[in-house]
Amino acid sequence: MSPRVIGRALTLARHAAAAHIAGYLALSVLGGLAPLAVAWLGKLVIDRLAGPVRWLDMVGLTVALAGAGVAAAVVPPAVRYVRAESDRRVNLLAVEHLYASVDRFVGLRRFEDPAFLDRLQIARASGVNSPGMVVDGGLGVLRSLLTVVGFAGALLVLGPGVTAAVLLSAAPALAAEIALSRRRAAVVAEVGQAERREMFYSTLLTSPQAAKELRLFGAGPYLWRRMLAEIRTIDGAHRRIDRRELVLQGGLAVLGAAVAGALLLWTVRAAAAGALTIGDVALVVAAVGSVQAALAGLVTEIVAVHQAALLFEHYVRVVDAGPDLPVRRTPLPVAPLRRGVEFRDVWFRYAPDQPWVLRGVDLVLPADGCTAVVGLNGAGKTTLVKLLCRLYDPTRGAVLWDGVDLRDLDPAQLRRRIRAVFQDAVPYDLTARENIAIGDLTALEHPGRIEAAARRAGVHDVLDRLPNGYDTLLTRLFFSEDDRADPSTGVVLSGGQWQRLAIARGLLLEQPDLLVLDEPSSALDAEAEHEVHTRLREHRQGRASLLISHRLGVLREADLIVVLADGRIAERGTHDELLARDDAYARLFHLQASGYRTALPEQVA
Ligand SMILES: Nc1ncnc2c1ncn2[C@@H]1O[C@H](COP(=O)(O)OP(=O)(O)OP(=O)(O)O)[C@@H](O)[C@H]1O
Repeated sequence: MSPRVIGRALTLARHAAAAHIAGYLALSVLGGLAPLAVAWLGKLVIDRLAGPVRWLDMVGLTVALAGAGVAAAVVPPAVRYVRAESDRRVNLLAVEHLYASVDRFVGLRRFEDPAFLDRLQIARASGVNSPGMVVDGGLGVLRSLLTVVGFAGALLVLGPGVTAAVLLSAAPALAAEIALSRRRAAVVAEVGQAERREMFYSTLLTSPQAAKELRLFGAGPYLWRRMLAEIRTIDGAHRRIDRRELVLQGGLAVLGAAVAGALLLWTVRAAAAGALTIGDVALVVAAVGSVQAALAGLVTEIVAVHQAALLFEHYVRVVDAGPDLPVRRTPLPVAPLRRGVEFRDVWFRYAPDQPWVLRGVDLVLPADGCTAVVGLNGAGKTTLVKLLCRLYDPTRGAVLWDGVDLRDLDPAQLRRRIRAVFQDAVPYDLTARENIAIGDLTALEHPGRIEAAARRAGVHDVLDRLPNGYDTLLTRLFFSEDDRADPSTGVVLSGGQWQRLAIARGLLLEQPDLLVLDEPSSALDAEAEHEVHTRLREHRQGRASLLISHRLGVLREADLIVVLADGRIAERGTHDELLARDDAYARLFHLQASGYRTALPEQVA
């Protein structure tokens, strides 16, 4: 249990809910001392009853006893409230820090690293609750300590032997808790992976995206059986610890009760012999129960703090991860593109143990021209785009923006000058307006800009006809507050409509310096594709654009076409030049063209 991690958790908690935690602390002190006050006042009342009763004294004592009783009754619900409120505040701040940190990652590498994703998932699921758990556990320890120390102190009045005997009576419970809590912590760590896999299966089995394929291919049972296997593994681990707990706690409870019983007998005998008062007997009885419970609670709380610290360590490591790509302390501002973007002898692989994806690519995307990249699946086209947007850095070589290495530039400014439509653009479960505005959120204030982008992508009419127009939620997963009156207004778009929406998102910025279109029209019908490409051509005029498509027909008007093969540029030239070379491009083009030529008469027939 690292004190540094616990310190971080407490600092975060203090920033989020200082006043609530102070109140929580005060109530914990009160809660820790209340049982002692009740027991002590009870002893005094009983002792007074045994002798000549002095009424004024008795009234004072009973009022104090009633007050302590009220405090003891009021403290637990008050603690629950303050604890819940401080937990909520701390959790909110922890979530804010986590997501702000994740958002600061410049590149993609961490999102594709299973070890980091695992840590991120733990941080997100449990780490954000840890500071609250550390506070709860810490104050729980304080409460228990006050109870134990308070009773030990009070019992000293009766002699050190009684104090030692009461503490000893709690020893079996204490030993049991220590043994069990170690085992419990080990079980939490042991089943963590299985729990995450189970979560994955359960999400997949109920996701609308997977529902179609799972039904059609009948793959559901295969997956839910694997999910059940994970649950069985988790249950098995918990069952083992539960059984151990049953045996250990059962046995030790008997032992603890026997020790307590022996102590009680001794106290009663001492009282009968006149060595102790009846009040002393009552105090010992109360002390045995309270000290046993407090010592067991003490161990539980220490273990809870330990576990919370372990989970919070994952959170801290995500939040402290720093930039995933090196960013200069004072990055250079990104000027408008004048000459072009250059790939200079770019080599790239996703990891040192993986094969090279790009092997010495030299390519210039001129500031006022359209460059098209062609290549078979896996040739490295999208990887080129990722390097261009600085989602990764080249392993060797450099990408230069008007001669300046992208690594020297401000990544946020760079991205404001680039717009891209990806083949795997994300369909957000948001309104149509928000889905487009993701491309430039300032457009939310300017509905005209969103509509203009939708018109350019040829999707305005579709969106305009939706039940709530641009404000229609594009999901059936849930409904928005505005749709409460009619939760059925959410709609599901077709694949091509989504793609047009993604194109609108990419075209929202009217003057990007560089427009990247990575398979932007693969889901469109032929007519729509032609229409979209005509509009895109207009939009690209006079600025740099990079076009990637497997449909070579849409690339033929590019100023330069390059063929990527085995991570190298195998051919480059205009459409006519490449056809004249009669090599890979010409072969691919004729293959596609012949497909259309032979397919058409058959279709007509
Ligand atoms: N995140 C990644 N981690 C490891 N390897 C990757 C990753 N992304 C892509 N690759 C690999 O890099 C190679 C190039 O992939 P890339 O997506 O750039 O190809 P592409 O030319 O765009 O293919 P397609 O035409 O199928 O879209 C492929 O072999 C792929 O398996």
